[in-house]
Amino acid sequence: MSKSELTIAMPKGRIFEEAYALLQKAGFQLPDDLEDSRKLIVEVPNEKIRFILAKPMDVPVYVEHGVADIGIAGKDVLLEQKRSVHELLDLKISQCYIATAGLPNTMLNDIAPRVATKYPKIASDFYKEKGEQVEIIGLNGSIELAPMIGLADRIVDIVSTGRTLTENGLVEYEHIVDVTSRLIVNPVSYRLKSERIRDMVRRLKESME
Ligand SMILES: Nc1ncnc2c1ncn2[C@@H]1O[C@H](COP(=O)(O)OP(=O)(O)OP(=O)(O)O)[C@@H](O)[C@H]1O
Ligand SMILES: O=P(O)(O)OC[C@H]1O[C@H](OP(=O)(O)OP(=O)(O)O)[C@H](O)[C@@H]1O
Repeated sequence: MSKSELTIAMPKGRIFEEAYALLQKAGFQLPDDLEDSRKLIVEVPNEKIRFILAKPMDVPVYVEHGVADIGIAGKDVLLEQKRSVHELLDLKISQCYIATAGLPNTMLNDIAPRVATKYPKIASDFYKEKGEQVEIIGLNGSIELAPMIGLADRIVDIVSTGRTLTENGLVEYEHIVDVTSRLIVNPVSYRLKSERIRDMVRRLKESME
């Protein structure tokens, strides 16, 4: 029987290069020049693979709806969205963590504590767990600006090298959760294309050892 085509939702941006290299290392014959392209759908006929290139936050959406069989997404995105997808493998790439941070030697404001973040669910879960009532202010990027300019007492954001915090005079307060990229799958695809998907997981695991 000929193998079925697999549609893979890949995150554009910083994860892409590492994830793509991991697939190549696992033995998939993929073109080297993909990065220079502006194409959003890339067919690789010899491997029967079709890549769709999506915003990182949107990858689980494509997989949940089954228009992509599998996808690669940061754990941060998966925690924030709670989509109906299965996590198959920790790819251990794009390592970072989510933390709270703010100006040094400061506390949450007593009367109207505010927290800026692009992870409103993760942030509100964290403060709820601590029993602190805070107002969450949603931002889309440059989160570190918020405490510097008086918009919020704390941020909940990704830290990797810590450079963005340091260069903006901020300090980390609480470590919330470690983040790496994960291989996710649509549950129906996993049933219908189990052989192909299991084979991919096995090859990825072997190449990571
Ligand atoms: N500084 C970092 N170092 C390592 N991994 C990171 C870092 N920031 C984010 N990540 C991981 O990479 C994923 C994608 O981040 P990226 O910055 O490419 O996309 P984004 O935050 O959605 O930005 P944009 O809106 O510009 O596309 C995140 O979901 C997270 O898992
Ligand atoms: O600890 P570091 O190595 O400095 O990395 C952390 C920074 O990286 C991410 O920002 P990104 O570059 O994605 O920019 P944006 O969120 O402001 O768009 C994250 O939101 C932090 O700002």
